[in-house]
Amino acid sequence: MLEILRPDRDLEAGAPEPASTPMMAQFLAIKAAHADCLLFYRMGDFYELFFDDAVEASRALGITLTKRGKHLGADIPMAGVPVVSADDYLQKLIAQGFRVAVCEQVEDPAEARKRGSKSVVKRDVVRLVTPGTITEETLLEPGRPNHLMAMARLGGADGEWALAWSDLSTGSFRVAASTLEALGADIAAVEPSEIVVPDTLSRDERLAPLFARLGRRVRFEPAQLFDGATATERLCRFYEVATLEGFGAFGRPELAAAAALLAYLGRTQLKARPALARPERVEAGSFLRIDAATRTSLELIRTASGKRSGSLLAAIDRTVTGAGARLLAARLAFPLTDPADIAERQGSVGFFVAEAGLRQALRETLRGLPDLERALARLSLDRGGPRDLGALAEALRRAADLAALEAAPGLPRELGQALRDLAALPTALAEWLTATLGDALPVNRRDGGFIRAGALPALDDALALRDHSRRVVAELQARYASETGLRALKIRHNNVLGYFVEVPEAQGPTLLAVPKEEGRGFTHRQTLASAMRFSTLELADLETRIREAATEALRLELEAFDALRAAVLAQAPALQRASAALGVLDVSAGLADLAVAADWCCPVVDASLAFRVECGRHPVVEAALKASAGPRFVANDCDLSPPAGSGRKGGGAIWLITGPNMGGKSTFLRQNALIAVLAQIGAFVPATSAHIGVVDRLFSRVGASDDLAEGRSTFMVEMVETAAILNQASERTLVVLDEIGRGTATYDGLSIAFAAVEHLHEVNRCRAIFATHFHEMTALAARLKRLSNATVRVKEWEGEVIFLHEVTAGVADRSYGIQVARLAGLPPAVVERARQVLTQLEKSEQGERRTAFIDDLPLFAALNARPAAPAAPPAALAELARIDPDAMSPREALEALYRLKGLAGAG
Ligand SMILES: Nc1ncnc2c1ncn2[C@@H]1O[C@H](COP(=O)(O)OP(=O)(O)OP(=O)(O)O)[C@@H](O)[C@H]1O
Repeated sequence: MLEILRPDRDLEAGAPEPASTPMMAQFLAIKAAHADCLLFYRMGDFYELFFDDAVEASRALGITLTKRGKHLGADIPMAGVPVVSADDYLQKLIAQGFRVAVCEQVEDPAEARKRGSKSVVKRDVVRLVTPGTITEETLLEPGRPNHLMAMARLGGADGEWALAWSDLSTGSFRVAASTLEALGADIAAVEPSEIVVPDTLSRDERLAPLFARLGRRVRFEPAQLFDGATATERLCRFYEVATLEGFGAFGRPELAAAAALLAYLGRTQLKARPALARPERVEAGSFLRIDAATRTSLELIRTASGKRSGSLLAAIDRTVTGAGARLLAARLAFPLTDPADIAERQGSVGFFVAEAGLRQALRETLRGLPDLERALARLSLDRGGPRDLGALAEALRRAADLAALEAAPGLPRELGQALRDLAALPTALAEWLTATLGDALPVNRRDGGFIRAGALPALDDALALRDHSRRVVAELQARYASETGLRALKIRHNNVLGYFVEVPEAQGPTLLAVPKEEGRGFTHRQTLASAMRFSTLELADLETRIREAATEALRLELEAFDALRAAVLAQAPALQRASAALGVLDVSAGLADLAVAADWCCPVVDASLAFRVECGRHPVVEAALKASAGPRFVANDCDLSPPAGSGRKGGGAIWLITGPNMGGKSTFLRQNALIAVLAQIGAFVPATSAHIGVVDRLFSRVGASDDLAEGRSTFMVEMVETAAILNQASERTLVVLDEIGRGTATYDGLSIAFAAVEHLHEVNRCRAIFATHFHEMTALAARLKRLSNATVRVKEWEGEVIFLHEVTAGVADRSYGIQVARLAGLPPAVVERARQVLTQLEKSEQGERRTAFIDDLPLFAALNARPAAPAAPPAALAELARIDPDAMSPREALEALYRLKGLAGAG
């Protein structure tokens, strides 16, 4: 079946031994230059893969592996994907970590034919498709940025670090200095799809865990790409400027990272030059630092299992455009720390909360707005088609409608600026695009037919000529039929013969008999089983005219496309600003919509160390309970502000939470961390009121995790993470910790938890919530001034435990672990045995003996419904060992038995 579908390839490859053909020689040469990629080798309507590439691709894509000819005496494995559905296959390959080199025919096959029948069409790799450099709509998620990152280090092992990252699909470009310690958190914030690293760092032991976590996303490249000495010059060349002075102040490592990113883009995009915005510097300290473990624990962008649904982002995303969704994700990745910047964003959200009518009208206009930013990026890489121009035209039209909102009274600064950016869009470009483009647009410009009738007179003429000639062909059929008297005569067309006359075989002689004079007559071309085919001079003439007209029409359309594209690219900065403005409007209106619908409040965010939340809720759990018509979410207060009167020197408060399993401790911990994040992205928060002194770093360790891939046990991971917190948390940091020390022996765990809380209180002096099952720790409240005990309430009713999910001051009396275990379906015998053990433990008077007893419990004792018989006392055993039964008389044996009985009784 596949063979039939591939006429072009068959025509070209015809020879039985591809290895001996110029085509195979061409393939091998191109493949040798791209050994680390799968080579998509264009042959007609297919991309073909050969040799090992074919084997790998057939396995990865589930496509048929065939054979084609021989190379060095062995069969050549081959697999292919149709060009029309190549994007789907590319997506699957990229997702599996492959890189693909796309090799196209770069000349018309007719040109090649002119060089001789055996000559091969020129081909070249036009681009490398890698995870960080894709721009196709079909390969990208609309609401998710797709970042390519470069990491640079200057000055040897203890040198300075920097990161540069870009979303090629939108043209954004940022750089930041980093440190060895912060690399993990900084990379986690950006979530790059691909990170380019100098190969000299591949053996750096300190980076091994990071590289292991990033896995296939890491791409080692030769060190010269990251050369600091030539970085400025390379950046200047890319941006066509004489100096970088106007770009802001960058450190040398930042320049090296930025230049490396451009160099890598040059390698993968080859001739195309992406429309990258100028690099923007991310200032150290201007963002809330959140390390990778905290991001995972809080499920900010995706859940622990990797899904978007169930994450904080999914819960707060009410944007209606791709640019809006991406901006929201970007803001969530980098919450701010400057209260003034935060207040600015709050102002925008607040405006739309108050202006319900305006908000709804704006969201209606934005809904379904084409993705201006991504269309622009594709056009700049010369990967765009007529639909991208159409998308721009529509986006420009709608943006002009929105710009009218500029007149709304009381606009906050951020929104005012966004609307001014929309108003500044070039209307002439919009008009030109609208007037030139047709209504139904093809994806590929080579398909033609995208220019509106009447827009281009020369094109109209060429099309009229083509259509007229087609009509003449139809008329010709009627004339030939009547002149020859053959009513079955038909004029048909195929790619080999062009236009031809076809009659049933029996009627062929009639046509052959027509005299060939004055350009008339029928020339025999082909005899099939049931038909004969002929050409005529008139048909050949018409064929030429139609082909020339069609070629001319396409040439004119492509010329018009290039002119429109050039006009669009000339306006790239204004279009990028407009797209960013649309994102700001969408995000602000979306967050306002959420705040109104979910009853959220605008938090006070300032430079204090306060952390006071009234009636706070967990945005994701609350939404989930609502969606499943479950019980109402119970709101809870939290106050970690320094005690009144202690001033800024006092340090933040610590809440130590004890309480039953399933009582809602983890939910409470997380919800407060999430409220801090939401407050600092400038959103409203799920509470009735909140006062947050900006947080500089956020640490959340909630829920166990292990890192077996890096060879670290659960406890080891927990200790590494605890160490990071105790070493890094400042007075401004917020820490939420769940059950530190649970992964080891009771005493060790308890001691570590004690010491960690003391350190947080005395040294870090940060705001913290610490949940624990070690009730012994509640005694700390007597010694540590800013530490208070809180607990989650439960009610017992007819032996059942009811979780109230209320957080109140005080100490839990019990953990209700056994009740929870029963609810979870532990076998009744095990639950019963556990109760007995617990009763025994609770009877024990001394705390020391209590825990010692826990440690001494035999592992499987709980599995026996009945207690085992007590062991025989040692004296009886010793006596038994002395007895030699073979040397005893029956009487001695009986006496021994009485003796043993006596010893056992005495024991
Ligand atoms: N404030 C609340 N209002 C309503 N339901 C809640 C609330 N907090 C928690 N829940 C529900 O209780 C469940 C258990 O909560 P959570 O996991 O926070 O308990 P936990 O005390 O941390 O338990 P464990 O000690 O076993 O980890 C949640 O999945 C949620 O459905």
